[in-house]
Amino acid sequence: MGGTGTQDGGVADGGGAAGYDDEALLGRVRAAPVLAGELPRFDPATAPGAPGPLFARWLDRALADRLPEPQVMTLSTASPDGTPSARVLILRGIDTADCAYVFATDARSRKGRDLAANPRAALTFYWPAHGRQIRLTGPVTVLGPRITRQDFLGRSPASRAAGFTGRQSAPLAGPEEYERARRAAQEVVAAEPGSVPETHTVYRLRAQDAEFFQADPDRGHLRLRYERTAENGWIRSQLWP
Ligand SMILES: Cc1cc2nc3c(=O)[nH]c(=O)nc-3n(C[C@H](O)[C@H](O)[C@H](O)COP(=O)(O)O)c2cc1C
Repeated sequence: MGGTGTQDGGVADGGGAAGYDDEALLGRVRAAPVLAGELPRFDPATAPGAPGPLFARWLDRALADRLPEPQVMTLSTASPDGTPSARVLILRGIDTADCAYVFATDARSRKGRDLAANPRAALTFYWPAHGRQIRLTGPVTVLGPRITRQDFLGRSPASRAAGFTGRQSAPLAGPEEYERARRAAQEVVAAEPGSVPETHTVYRLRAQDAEFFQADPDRGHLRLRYERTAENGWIRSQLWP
């Protein structure tokens, strides 16, 4: 049986015996606390008429309470045949007035290819210490070259070098191939600090639908949904948890 302990002693994860005691693991999963501790209050009756300001208020609170990595969100996309895929990304821009959210990636990546073929996506934020989940879905557009440059050149040299390293989501032959590409990328960034990879792409998701979930330790969870109307207003409704 591999992995009965909880400490890896500094050894990298990923190796080890093929067998794992699933029952023991599940026992520990079930014993792990969820929605523990004091959660903030949320009253849907006093929520704003549009979701952008509510998103800003919740994010503001997450930052004020120093929650870990509140800017990390899950982006879900779907390929033309409907195959879904999801991954976490960093929130790179906010448009509260229009309820739109910005992220950046390599257009050649799996998500980039999904979005080129099917420019609709979902963003999910989860802030466990607040028991809050926000789901946003809507069409995705590509922002222009000025914003793309600004987004890329505002990054650290290491992050810019990563943007020039290899081809995101393509198969990697091994560590030597990676090291070669990394050195070449570092040289590009040092020699041409103003250069931006051609495939660096900034996307904007404009929410059509936004849902705010406030967990309650006694399981009286609250769900407030906003749907954008054709006139650019919002219809609010509560959903059964
Ligand atoms: C905390 C965190 C933040 C990340 N932020 C980004 C990001 O902003 N842009 C990005 O392209 N990948 C980011 N990644 C990597 C993605 O999760 C993903 O592995 C990568 O974009 C390839 O996804 P794809 O093959 O589905 O296109 C991040 C990963 C982590 C763990």
